[in-house]
Amino acid sequence: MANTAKPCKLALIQLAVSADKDANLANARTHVLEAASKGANLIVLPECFNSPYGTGYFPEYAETLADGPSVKSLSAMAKDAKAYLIGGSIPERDPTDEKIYNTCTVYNPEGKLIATHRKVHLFDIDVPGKIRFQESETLTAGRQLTHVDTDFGKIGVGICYDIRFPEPAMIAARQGCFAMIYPGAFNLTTGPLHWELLQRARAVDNQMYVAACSPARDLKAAYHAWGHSTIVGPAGNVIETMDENQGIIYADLDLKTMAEFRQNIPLTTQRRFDLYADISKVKP
Ligand SMILES: O=C(O)CCC(=O)C(=O)O
Repeated sequence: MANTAKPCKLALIQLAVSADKDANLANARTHVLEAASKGANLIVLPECFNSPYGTGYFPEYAETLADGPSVKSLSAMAKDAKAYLIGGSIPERDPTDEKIYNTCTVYNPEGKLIATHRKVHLFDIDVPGKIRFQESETLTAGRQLTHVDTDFGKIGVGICYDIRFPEPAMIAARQGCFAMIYPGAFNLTTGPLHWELLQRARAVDNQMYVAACSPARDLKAAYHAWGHSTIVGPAGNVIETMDENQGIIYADLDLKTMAEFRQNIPLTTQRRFDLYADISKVKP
């Protein structure tokens, strides 16, 4: 596990998102600079922060990473904030095959794009009478897990539904990540049931920081986000959380305490992979 002297102040920006992409980018910029002015050096935006969330919107709002307005704007925000920026997610169009992805872009404090994560588990669910959502109607799933090197140490990135799958977080922790960051947008059905529980589960299983950053709730929008952006510590403890409105939460991530905690309860070295090495071969 990376241990570093450089203090990491995390900010999650729970942004109000509208149908106006330029306005969303401007709103993101205002909040990123505000977080930086409060000392944050690792700043996170929500899933789908530049577009309304819905399969019908993705093709219309999708842009390429090479010359789309969102990447340009996010890069400038990171540079002006002098902070790492985990730029939520945007609908991305890949010009090579015209496929659309739900993609998180990550920038260093010089504004350089240093990583991209395409959501690997698409949100396809049907809870009769409550919520049906099929991202696969217009999106394609990413094909790799994402770990980002920063001055603070390595960070794993996932997007929303990715948090339901324990394996990427465990792989990230075993490969030295001290945190999993999930831009996400749960809803009014699964939010109260699972949003916090999943974050605490990923954190306590892997003794790492976990943070999930949601858009603010807008009851006039087609999709009603749960909100409640949350930061969880390596003991599975909720450090900061919030309601459904636009706002920012902060936490100092302390890698020394995390390392001590991992030493006190040494799960990583106690795992019995001789008993459960390849679970993909176990038939459900
Ligand atoms: O897993 C859930 O309940 C919600 C997931 C979601 O909203 C998403 O992946 O965007």
